[in-house]
Amino acid sequence: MLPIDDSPIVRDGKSLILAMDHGLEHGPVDFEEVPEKLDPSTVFETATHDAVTAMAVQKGIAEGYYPSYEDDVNLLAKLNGTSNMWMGEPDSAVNWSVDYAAEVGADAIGFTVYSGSNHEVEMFEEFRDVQEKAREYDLPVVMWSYPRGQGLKNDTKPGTISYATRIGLELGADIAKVKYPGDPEAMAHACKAAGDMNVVMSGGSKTSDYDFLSTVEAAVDAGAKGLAVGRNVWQREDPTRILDALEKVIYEEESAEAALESVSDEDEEPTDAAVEAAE
Ligand SMILES: O=P(O)(O)OC[C@H]1O[C@](O)(COP(=O)(O)O)[C@@H](O)[C@@H]1O
Repeated sequence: MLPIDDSPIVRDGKSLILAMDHGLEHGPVDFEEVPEKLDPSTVFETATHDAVTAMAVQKGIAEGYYPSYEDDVNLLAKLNGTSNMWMGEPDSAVNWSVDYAAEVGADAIGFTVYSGSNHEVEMFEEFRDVQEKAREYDLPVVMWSYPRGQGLKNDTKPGTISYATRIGLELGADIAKVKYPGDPEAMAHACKAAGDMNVVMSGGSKTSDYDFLSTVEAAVDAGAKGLAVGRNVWQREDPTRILDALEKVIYEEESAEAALESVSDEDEEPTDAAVEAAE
């Protein structure tokens, strides 16, 4: 692992990675309620928020849109990815190289590893090539560490998530992105299993402001060094507002409740989430 605290994708020891590779991984269905977000520029605009330390995208989006944002956004080049139409055992095509990502202006590399899949061996070997090439460019590597496959019935079990963070450390990732294992003790163990490597929590499907922020708060309290999130930010009507709150929870270690209060408009009717938080 590299000493990444000085990397542009880390702020005060933590990261907030805004992911927008869903058009490939899930398809346009993720944009049904926010059709304007089909235009990647709208999400790049969101990523100019100070809280966001990098934006994770696939090659075509990086080539087409990053040049307009390179002064304001750090690029995390997500090298592999597969569509939702793939019905086989979990696997992910390598869609661009580290060399090309560096040419496009990448500040970091992202790579999914499905440990436990029947394709684990090939994925580990692909990760080896990517990680060693990234070292030549001094680019930190973020592993989307997702144990998944026919032999794994529950991919968010505490032991599975601790194994996922440990695999990141063992294989030379600089940051491992994992699903929240359901409770703070399990997250704390997963962070411990990662040694000195940073662990960030994966966002997941959109939930209420309070549920989302309190899970982030619990993960950070447990030792997570931030968040890699997509839908819970850009599927919201006002992504800036949730980023303002995330900035407080992640970097200032405020509670979800305090962060929500500080971003609420005094003239506004209290939202369901604010009422929920106050209860
Ligand atoms: O494989 P899954 O669990 O469907 O989710 C994949 C998506 O989740 C992410 O890892 C994070 O995005 P979300 O916060 O929207 O879950 C994306 O990079 C990716 O497209």
